[in-house]
Amino acid sequence: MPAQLKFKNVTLGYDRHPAVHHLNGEVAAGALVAVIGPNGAGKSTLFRGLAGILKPLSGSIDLGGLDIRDIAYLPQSVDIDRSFPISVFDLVGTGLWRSTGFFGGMGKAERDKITQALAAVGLNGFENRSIGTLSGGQMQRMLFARVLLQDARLIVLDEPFNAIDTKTSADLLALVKRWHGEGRTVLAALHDMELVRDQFPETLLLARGPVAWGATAEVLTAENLMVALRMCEAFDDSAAACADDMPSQAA
Ligand SMILES: Nc1ncnc2c1ncn2[C@@H]1O[C@H](COP(=O)(O)OP(=O)(O)OP(=O)(O)O)[C@@H](O)[C@H]1O
Repeated sequence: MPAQLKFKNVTLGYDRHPAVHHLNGEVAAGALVAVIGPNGAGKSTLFRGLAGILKPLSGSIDLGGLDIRDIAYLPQSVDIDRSFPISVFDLVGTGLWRSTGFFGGMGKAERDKITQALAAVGLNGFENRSIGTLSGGQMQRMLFARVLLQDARLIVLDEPFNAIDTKTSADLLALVKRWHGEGRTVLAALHDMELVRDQFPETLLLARGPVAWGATAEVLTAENLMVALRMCEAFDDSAAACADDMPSQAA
């Protein structure tokens, strides 16, 4: 399989403080990859880089010719502003912006697609509910419905099964497997090692930098996990980017 993504010595961070250092590697088109690591390892930061929300401090991410609209990004649920006054129907409908444009009209065909996506995640009847009234699991189902509509080649899921019940996890995992079966490239940040072992063929273990990347069984060793934990504990959050990474200050 050709590469869908190439990380070229990429460093990502905030206010010039790196959070993910010097990542090199490729993700094949159609791969299903778990991104794991301790809290603060840089998983969300990496995904924000993939989604184009965060520009690399240095290095680059080659999206294999994908347009940013070919990427569906599901943020961590804590990053969603639940007080935003929008209905479930309208929020899921934003998944169609790729085809309709921001100000595109919403005809019957589009409305039907939204209804079908809501049905696919078990949210019939929730159309007019304000997103602020949803439970954690319903919220996650809604966000998956939006990803469904985006019809993206690359799907990036940040802790998609966090704090949701077993039934919801199973339903949403079935969607992830469907996307994988359709040949889409899927990356998911996960904390559940059993789930990763059982369902994800490939894993990137991150601890501010890559610790191991490859077949899940080879990455998920006690030794690698210990190294990742130590690397995260030892990391200095106030460190500046490496001198080599900084843009030249010379005029
Ligand atoms: N908006 C931000 N501004 C400044 N620093 C940030 C910001 N977001 C994350 N960080 C820092 O970047 C580092 C990596 O955080 P990140 O959220 O990417 O880790 P993570 O692996 O997703 O963690 P978790 O598993 O806890 O969600 C952390 O030290 C974090 O405090």
